[in-house]
Amino acid sequence: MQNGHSEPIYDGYTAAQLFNQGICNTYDDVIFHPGHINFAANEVDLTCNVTRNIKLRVPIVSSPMDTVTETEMAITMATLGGMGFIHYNNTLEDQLAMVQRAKSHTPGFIVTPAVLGPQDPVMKLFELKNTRGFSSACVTDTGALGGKLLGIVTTRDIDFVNDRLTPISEVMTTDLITAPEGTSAETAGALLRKCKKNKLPLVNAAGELVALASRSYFRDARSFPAPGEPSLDPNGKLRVGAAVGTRDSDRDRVKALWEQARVDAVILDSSQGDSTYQVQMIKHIKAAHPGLDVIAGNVVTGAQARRLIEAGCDGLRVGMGSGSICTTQEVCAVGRGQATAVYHVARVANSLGCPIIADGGIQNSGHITKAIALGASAVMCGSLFAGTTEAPGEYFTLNGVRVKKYRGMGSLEAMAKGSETRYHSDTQSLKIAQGVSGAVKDKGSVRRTVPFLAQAVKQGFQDLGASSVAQAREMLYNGAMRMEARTSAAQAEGNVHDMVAYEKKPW
Ligand SMILES: NC(=O)C1=CN([C@@H]2O[C@H](COP(=O)(O)OP(=O)(O)OC[C@H]3O[C@@H](n4cnc5c(N)ncnc54)[C@H](O)[C@@H]3O)[C@@H](O)[C@H]2O)C=CC1
Ligand SMILES: O=c1[nH]c(=O)c2[nH+]cn([C@@H]3O[C@H](COP(=O)(O)O)[C@@H](O)[C@H]3O)c2[nH]1
Ligand SMILES: [K+]
Repeated sequence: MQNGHSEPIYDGYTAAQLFNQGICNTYDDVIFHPGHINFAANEVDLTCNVTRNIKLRVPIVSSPMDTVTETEMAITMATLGGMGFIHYNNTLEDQLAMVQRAKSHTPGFIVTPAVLGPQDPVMKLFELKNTRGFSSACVTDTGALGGKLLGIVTTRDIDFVNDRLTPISEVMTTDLITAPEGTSAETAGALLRKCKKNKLPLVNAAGELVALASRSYFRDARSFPAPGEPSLDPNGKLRVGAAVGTRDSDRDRVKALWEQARVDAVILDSSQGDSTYQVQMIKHIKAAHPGLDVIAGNVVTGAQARRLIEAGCDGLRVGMGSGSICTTQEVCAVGRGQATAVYHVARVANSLGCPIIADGGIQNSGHITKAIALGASAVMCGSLFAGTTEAPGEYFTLNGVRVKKYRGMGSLEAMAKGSETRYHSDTQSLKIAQGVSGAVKDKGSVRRTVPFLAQAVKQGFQDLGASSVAQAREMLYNGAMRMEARTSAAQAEGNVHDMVAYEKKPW
């Protein structure tokens, strides 16, 4: 860079200079210098490869945790152009069913319709209303999706029923308007508008309930930002990922997920991925199921990354102890500041053509911009998406605040559930927790969060002077991207200060 007197301007540091000073930094420690803007924020292209073979329009994925990603989160993330990874703190059958449900979903329909059986008492509908906010349910002979559709029951049908043990079959409506399987979401929306009903069940030739369109879904859609193009596989199905372990039994899991659900990618879920277990698992999967992408990790150093890339992984997850629920650094004395970890792992991985996912510690849009500007191809979020409508679990009230449970997968609570359902006889008797269990605030729907986050990241890229991830990458490695570490006073200055009262609303 030259000034008017053609003297070089030494302003700020390159990433290589900043991250090689014997100190590890995280996102808040680092601040970027603005670049030159010659494009609009909307023109920024965030498209990135989350693995060698999977491109995402929105480089944000949800974490494989049992309080973050099950069917509904996976479907919604893919619908928004990102992707969800379904956890494996469950049996093979449960996880497979979740991936299959997500894979067979058509955007625009209700993800988990409320379904009751004819013999269920009306009390069950009250329960559904209290726990999930549903005021109606489909009634099928099996009490589940896929059963023969018998009727619909709404709270209006039971308002004046005094005996809460009355079977649903006595009060449900059987005069139904339905649409055939395969009806598009657009047509279903138009039908709902025309017939003025609240629900439109889709049934197959055998009269079985296959999907449910809802007036409220289309009504709510108007209050959410446009979702944009979904993430689809080559067959037009939503992209879905899943986590697995590295035990022998996990080979059966991978086989089932690939052969019976065509899962798009598996994550080898571990706090310390640089192990012979992962190397062997990567080699096994790439040999047995060559079409399936494997994301290994977690890692925080270039040497760890290189070993797993040489074993054949298609993506890497970076972060050790950075998560909001993590206690690994405290308990095990290992880990790394997340900005430093992302920069160093990305440098090695990008030179070998392997994308990385910055996992853990993402608290806001600025952290996403920083992670991607430092070489990550996508970010993985747990806490940011826990407590949303799409996260598993019910809302409850804690000290007057509406919350949902959020817990680390290495917490005692999650491990207790995992060893029951995952490894039927876990021999490791002394369990050391590497995470905590607690609750987070109700955050509304990810249908709002994700589009706003993506827009904020585009704005950040515009300020950096990078109109695409590829351009940011070039600037990172040729030294044009300048940055500095912030003192704690500079960080305080960068936050809101000297206000008596204020409300921080990001959008
Ligand atoms: N990113 C992070 O900072 C952290 C994440 N976590 C999360 O907690 C969960 C549990 O993590 P980990 O305990 O690291 O899971 P893990 O399954 O990798 O490890 C559990 C134990 O099993 C051992 N092991 C794995 N495969 C084996 C095999 N084939 N034969 C014999 N022993 C084997 C491991 O060495 C380790 O001692 C994961 O969901 C992980 O993502 C936990 C701590 C930190
Ligand atoms: O040390 C840990 N103990 C745990 O029990 C645990 N559970 C999850 N993870 C990791 O944290 C990530 C989510 O982090 P955030 O909530 O900050 O998004 C996740 O994506 C994981 O990488 C854990 N780390
Ligand atoms: K932490």
